Amino acid sequence: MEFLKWRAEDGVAIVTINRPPANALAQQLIRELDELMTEVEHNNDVRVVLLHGEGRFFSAGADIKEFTDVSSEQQAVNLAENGQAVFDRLESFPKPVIAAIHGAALGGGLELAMSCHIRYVAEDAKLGLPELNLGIIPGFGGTQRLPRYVGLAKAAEMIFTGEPISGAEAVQWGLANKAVPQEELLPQALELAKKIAKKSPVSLKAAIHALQYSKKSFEEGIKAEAEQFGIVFNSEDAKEGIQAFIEKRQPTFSGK
Ligand SMILES: C/C=C/C(=O)SCCNC(=O)CCNC(=O)[C@H](O)C(C)(C)COP(=O)(O)OP(=O)(O)OC[C@H]1O[C@@H](n2cnc3c(N)ncnc32)[C@H](O)[C@@H]1OP(=O)(O)O
Repeated sequence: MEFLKWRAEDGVAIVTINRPPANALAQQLIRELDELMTEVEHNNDVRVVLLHGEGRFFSAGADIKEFTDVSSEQQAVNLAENGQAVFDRLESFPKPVIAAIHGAALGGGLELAMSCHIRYVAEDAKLGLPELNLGIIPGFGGTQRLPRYVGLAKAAEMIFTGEPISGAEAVQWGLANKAVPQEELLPQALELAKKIAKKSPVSLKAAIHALQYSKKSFEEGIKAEAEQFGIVFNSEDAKEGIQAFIEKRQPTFSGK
């Protein structure tokens, strides 16, 4: 992999986007993200993924320079659908994915961050969908995910104007979980990731599966929740968790 690297620390895969100068999401980088997910999904040492950007930004979005190679409507549809498929996979990835956002998450960069389960941001980061400044629209799920976080009116304003909001504002609007000074971003996001990594991978996977139904009907969602509850209840980790509570000790979850 050229633009993504990762290392494991206490059950956390720390994934770094490294494509200077702006971590623009070249199509190759999006393919690498798909490959990385396959690698990390099958690695039992990894329980949580933490995604962050090297350099000045998390990511400034799709690579605008690559757009000059897109010469037909169908090619543009394909470009959008490829990105959407990889980001959909990330959103339903069976291990929690946390984005740590500094500098800027713009366009596809924000669409990537919105596909993660949790977002920690630097207070002064810029988060926005500036595609209309380029005469295009968001294409990696932004028109659908942004309103789910901030509501339709704020999403319309952000998309129509192309103007970003700060990390602090993103928390107020429900787009990000927590805003911190930039120097505290990675340590705090890593602390959160390590805390989550202590939970049972079986129950994390089931919780992620059930949460996906928030996009569907309540009836479908609670049915899925009950099914997942059954699967998890039958796991060794559930026995360990319940026994540990009774014995007044910390559980150790094996992932079985
Ligand atoms: C389906 C998805 C669609 C999309 O995602 S469309 C893309 C949406 N994103 C954007 O429109 C953001 C565009 N970039 C910017 O607005 C600015 O940049 C920043 C706010 C990120 C940073 O501004 P500043 O600090 O003034 O730096 P700088 O000189 O503009 O950029 C540094 C270098 O980064 C390159 N760059 C920035 N964003 C992109 C990009 N999205 N695609 C390709 N290159 C990008 C520039 O060109 C430049 O490069 P050089 O130093 O060689 O001139």
